[in-house]
Amino acid sequence: MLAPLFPRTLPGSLEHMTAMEDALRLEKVSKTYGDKVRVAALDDVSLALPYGTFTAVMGPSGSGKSTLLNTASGLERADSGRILIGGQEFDTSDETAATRFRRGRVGFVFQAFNLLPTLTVWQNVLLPARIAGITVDKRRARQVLDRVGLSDRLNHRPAELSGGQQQRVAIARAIVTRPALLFADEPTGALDSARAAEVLVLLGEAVREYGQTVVMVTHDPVAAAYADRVLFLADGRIVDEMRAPEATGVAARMAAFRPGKVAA
Ligand SMILES: Nc1ncnc2c1ncn2[C@@H]1O[C@H](COP(=O)(O)OP(=O)(O)OP(=O)(O)O)[C@@H](O)[C@H]1O
Repeated sequence: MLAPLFPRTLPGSLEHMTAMEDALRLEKVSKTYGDKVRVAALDDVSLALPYGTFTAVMGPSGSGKSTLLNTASGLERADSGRILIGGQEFDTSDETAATRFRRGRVGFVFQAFNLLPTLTVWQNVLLPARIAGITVDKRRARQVLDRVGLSDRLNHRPAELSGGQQQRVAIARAIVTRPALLFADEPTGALDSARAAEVLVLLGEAVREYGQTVVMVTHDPVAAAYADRVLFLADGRIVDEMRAPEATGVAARMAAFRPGKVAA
């Protein structure tokens, strides 16, 4: 049985306590790559993201942003520390159990689009819901596809679309099932600024109207300004954060990471 997005439980009950948990919690998570030359991609990272929040993750290239997303979502195993989604720790050593745990709860918009080449746009968007046994509101699916500018491409296959269009299919696919937690790695990287703005508004609506929790890696200060909070990573650690961010402030903070600059 799938856990509902917003569990309706009696105050004080165990289920209610669980419902009050953060959407995502990392406790002292570390991840190192390599044998001879060891790189601490994540170094003792702790964070808590409440339900219904939109968080951007920024930092210089190689600072650990993608590793943070991959580890938090259980796509990669942490070396140490705990990861809790909706208050539940999940076992990343058991791939089948981890996939079952994520299904319906966690959505992804990653740089590799992972669209199925033999399926149409419409079928690709509805597939995760089918697999998870969730009934999709077809009207909403059409609305989302309309918002990402793909309503005239429903019967196209991925090979017949541009990179940016494929990215938008991946975004629509991640949003229609309304997972409680949505991980997005550079979701606007392949889009022009007008399309990028539409996608960011869509992500913002997912948070504010549907209570979804979004964690988005981005290099773009303008994109980060759509979030409620920006976390800044450097050398695998969270070194700073900004609430109610504005693009100019975010750009200035990022500039402080450049060699020769002293971090503020
Ligand atoms: N599979 C891997 N094997 C070895 N090292 C890796 C692997 N993945 C990442 N790393 C290293 O871990 C560090 C963090 O990488 P990560 O991809 O998380 O950074 P990032 O902040 O997302 O970078 P970018 O902005 O360039 O995408 C880097 O030093 C990278 O070289």
